[in-house]
Amino acid sequence: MKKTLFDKIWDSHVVESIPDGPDILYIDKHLIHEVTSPQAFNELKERDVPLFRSEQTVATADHNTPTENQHLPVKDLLSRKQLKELTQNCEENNITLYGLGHPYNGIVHVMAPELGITQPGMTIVCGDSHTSTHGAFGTIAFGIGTSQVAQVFASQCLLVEKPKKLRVNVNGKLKNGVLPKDVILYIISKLGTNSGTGYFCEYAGDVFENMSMEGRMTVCNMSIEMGARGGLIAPDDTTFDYVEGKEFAPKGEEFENLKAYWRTLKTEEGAEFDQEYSFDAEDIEPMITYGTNPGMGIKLSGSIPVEGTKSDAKALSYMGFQPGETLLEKPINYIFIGSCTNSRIEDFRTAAAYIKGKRKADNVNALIVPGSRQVAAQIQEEGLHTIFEEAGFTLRQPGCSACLAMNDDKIPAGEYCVSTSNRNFEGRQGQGSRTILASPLTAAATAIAGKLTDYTKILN
Ligand SMILES: CC(C)[C@H](C(=O)O)[C@@H](O)C(=O)O
Ligand code: SF4
Repeated sequence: MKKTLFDKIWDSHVVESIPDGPDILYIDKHLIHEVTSPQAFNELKERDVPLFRSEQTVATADHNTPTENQHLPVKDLLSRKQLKELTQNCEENNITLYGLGHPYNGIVHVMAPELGITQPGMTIVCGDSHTSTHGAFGTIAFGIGTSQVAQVFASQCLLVEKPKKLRVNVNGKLKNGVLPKDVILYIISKLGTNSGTGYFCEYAGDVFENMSMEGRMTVCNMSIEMGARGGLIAPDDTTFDYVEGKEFAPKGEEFENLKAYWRTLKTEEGAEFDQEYSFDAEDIEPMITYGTNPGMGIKLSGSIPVEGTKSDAKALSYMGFQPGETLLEKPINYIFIGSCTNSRIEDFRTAAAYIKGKRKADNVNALIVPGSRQVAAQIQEEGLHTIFEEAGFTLRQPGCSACLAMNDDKIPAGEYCVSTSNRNFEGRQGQGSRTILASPLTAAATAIAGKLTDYTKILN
């Protein structure tokens, strides 16, 4: 039988198959953060089981970290306790931790790829749903629950059913001003938030082939928002060029040998998928969401669907929108460019290119939060900070920040925030906050105009 990219990686990691049951899957890399690791460490302690392979585990602090004064002790007591616990657990178990203040610190799905920890062909897990991000490198990467975190600690393996296979093809040429974020918001708006349930999704077609690694990460990041366990893209020269030379990437001959193997990680012609969808790049426009799940998306210049279910009505009432309403020209007081979806250097370059020489509207609070210390350093190196500062944007230190408001970066109740993150659930960015998901370009243009605006008209 012809194999898909997913089959190839999966099959090469199966330690044992239980007849008519799950597989025991070997895990190459286990990433951990402060939120979902404490109970798993406790479980190890309670059961007196040692951590099996600490060198395959990497830790960072990201969710509870403040984005100001990171050199000072963390003010919030609960956050401080959580970060301390992570530090202690890592020390006791010999795990490398890139904690707050470390030059490699950052959101787990931003720092691991940029350090070369994420490599094609790997299996990667983390107690975090957006682990799907790493699939951009041609890996099987997915989020796991806390008891599974303990399982991986103890055995470097996971007992898991092989998911079904889904392929989403997008071919053609994207219009000017349409970004990877628009592509994935478009796909989810067409397929819905349950379309991926039970599947692992391969993204194929020239749109993804022509995308940068940053763009591919944005797309794979949101696979979970259509319900898929994860998403992945076949590795190619773009992938290899990105990985080469990264701190923990293999070097020299080892890299060349691996590269030859990575080149074989492609879906074979004629391999079968359980489900397949195809879209035309030309149909995709800049996208925004209008509701309280990432599938409730429309084109920026479009209008909110008139026909809807009860939950649509509830979502619209939460958002303060009407069926049939167009959101162009809607005044917006907050924008957030950050999160593991869109906080990589390319995202800030795109935003800065648009913002340069302009100033944010007076009504807008514009928050820029890099995904990692390395991205933050690069922003300085490239002088993007000056562009942001001159335009009146606030540039902070790295972390998850207003993506889920586990720190002080909250959007006030009732306020709209055009946000580059991945979830627009009720209260996600602070109690009563109203999130409109969009690309960094849409967020930047909104900040300048003080309202949602069709920036494609002024792009050259
Ligand atoms: C805190 C963590 C468990 C959670 C996740 O798994 O996704 C968070 O990262 C999120 O984005 O909601
Ligand atoms: S940035 Fe947001 S989505 Fe990503 S890991 Fe952090 S909280 Fe989750």
